[in-house]
Amino acid sequence: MKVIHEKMPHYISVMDIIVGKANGRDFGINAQELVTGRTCIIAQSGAGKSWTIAVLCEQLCRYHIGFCLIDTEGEYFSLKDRFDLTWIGADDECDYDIERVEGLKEIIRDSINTGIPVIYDVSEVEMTEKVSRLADILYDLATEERKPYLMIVEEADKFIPQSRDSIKKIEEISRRGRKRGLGLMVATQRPAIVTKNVLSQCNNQIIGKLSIENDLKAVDLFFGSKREVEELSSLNPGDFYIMGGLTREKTRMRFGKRETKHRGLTPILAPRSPDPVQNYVDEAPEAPEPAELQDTPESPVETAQDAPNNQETQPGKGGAAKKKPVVTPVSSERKEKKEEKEKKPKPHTRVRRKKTPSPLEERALPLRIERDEALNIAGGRKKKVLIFGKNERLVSAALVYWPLCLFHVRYISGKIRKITQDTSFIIDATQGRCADISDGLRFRACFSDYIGLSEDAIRVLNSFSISGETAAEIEAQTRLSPEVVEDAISELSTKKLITASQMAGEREVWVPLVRHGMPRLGTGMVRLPAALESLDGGTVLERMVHEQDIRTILKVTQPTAEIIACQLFSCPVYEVKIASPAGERTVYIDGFMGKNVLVAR
Ligand SMILES: Nc1ncnc2c1ncn2[C@@H]1O[C@H](COP(=O)(O)OP(=O)(O)OP(=O)(O)O)[C@@H](O)[C@H]1O
Repeated sequence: MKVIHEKMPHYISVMDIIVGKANGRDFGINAQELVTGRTCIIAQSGAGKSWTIAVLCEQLCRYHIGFCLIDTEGEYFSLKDRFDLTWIGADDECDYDIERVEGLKEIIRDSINTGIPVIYDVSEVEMTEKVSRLADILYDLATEERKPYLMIVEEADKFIPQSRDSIKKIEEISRRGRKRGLGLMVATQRPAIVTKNVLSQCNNQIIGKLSIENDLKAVDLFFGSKREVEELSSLNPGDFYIMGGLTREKTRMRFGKRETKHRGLTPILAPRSPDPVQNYVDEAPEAPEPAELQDTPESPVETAQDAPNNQETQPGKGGAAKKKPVVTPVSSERKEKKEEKEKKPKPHTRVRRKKTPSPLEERALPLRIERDEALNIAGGRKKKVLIFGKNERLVSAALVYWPLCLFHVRYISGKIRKITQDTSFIIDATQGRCADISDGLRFRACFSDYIGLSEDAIRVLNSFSISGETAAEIEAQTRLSPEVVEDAISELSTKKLITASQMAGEREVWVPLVRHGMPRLGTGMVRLPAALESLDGGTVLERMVHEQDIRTILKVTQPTAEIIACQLFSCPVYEVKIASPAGERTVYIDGFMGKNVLVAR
């Protein structure tokens, strides 16, 4: 990395420091503005904030420009491998023990006067109290010393949230530090929950990849067009827009290489063998055509699919007439078999909750949305937390974990030239719907109707045309025996997936009540949008769909498919219950992306 105008330590004039590349050329930012201005670095987790801060700090170290970095993850001490700096923290190797350090004010004063930076590592201590003390000291010293110095706050949402808990002295530094030579740089992955008192003071912005809608809204004031804001969600790690006084014009750029080791690396999963029982099965599908999306799913607890004996709860399903299903008589032997089958627990009944998830379910997409924010989204408002519609009031807002399963499938396609193809898809493990998590949790009808059916019933259901079939026609199409078809019809009509609509001569015509076609296999691959984390409180909805259910469906519909992996995980969701004189409604807010959970009808 090069510097355009090298000057005496501590003397900062119009000096650009090169921090990366833009359009293939070196890109420099104004050092004066960086040190004494107010800068926000905003990007979602993994988008390169720590890397960016480290690159900037390395440059400041090289020019002996003083700063104090509040390190919340203990990831910046590697700067010490290359530069002279003071490390205050809880580690044995720290220069000062953060719990016992005496004369902190003098240590910081020394840093201001010598330009030797301080890493203030709060990763292992009660952070707020320590940061609050440091902010007081920095502000006092700025008033006394009046020299250029930069305060850097990682994870600013922890210290200056949009609530009463915000550390007021940091807000004051953002308003009044500049005149005293004290600059402020705040980094956050959640701009929507950082106090506007500080964000609005930031005259310099470094903004990278963001995908939560509220966060995109929080930064749209910095951009001239909606298109640019939308582009943020497609940026790569390390790519940022730089704006404000740091640069002559808004520039999309990429931060350069680090001189010291990056400690904020995501631990890499070591190669390991899969669990043959839980994790691997044989066979798989693509979702049916996307349908219109509706806000908020039926409650996972109360949908008609979960309550197969309550037809009223699923009005107009399949658009077919709501006729009472006619159950054809069955022979006594088969009747016994059927009764036995019905005694078995139904795989697809009401969704229960469990406190203790299995170890495989203990991984979830990170919870990035706080409860208050979820309530704002549920209410469709920005500020008023507990106001929803007219005469509505909040009953409860609980965090639940929605179990999902990522299936990875290999299958043979092509009629003439056989080609092996891979695909993957996510299934809602409470109901068997297809799930998409790339832009907020969304569901669409998929396997739900087929979960828990026998192979024969699936084969029969799959053979139906919309106009309906008689039993004889089904026998001809499926080549199943009359008894098997009779059983399958009985099973399907009991589950209200078909109904007898009219007579064709002596015979009943059965019509399907399933609206969507059987899912087909696709070729797209789904990747999880973030590294999985441990559950953060909340209850896990019970998994009602198992690998075996999907395997049975695919055995009929995709005989060449093999499920090569099934990864269980869950998505944090806020279940917000709202009451009004008209009754109670439930809204689900995805705790990972901060969007209403949508269901295609
Ligand atoms: N400019 C860059 N050049 C090369 N790789 C980068 C760059 N920026 C980020 N990365 C890569 O992205 C990874 C994540 O970056 P980083 O740790 O800085 O993310 P983050 O935004 O701080 O995430 P979190 O908020 O979760 O701490 C790094 O480990 C690195 O591999």
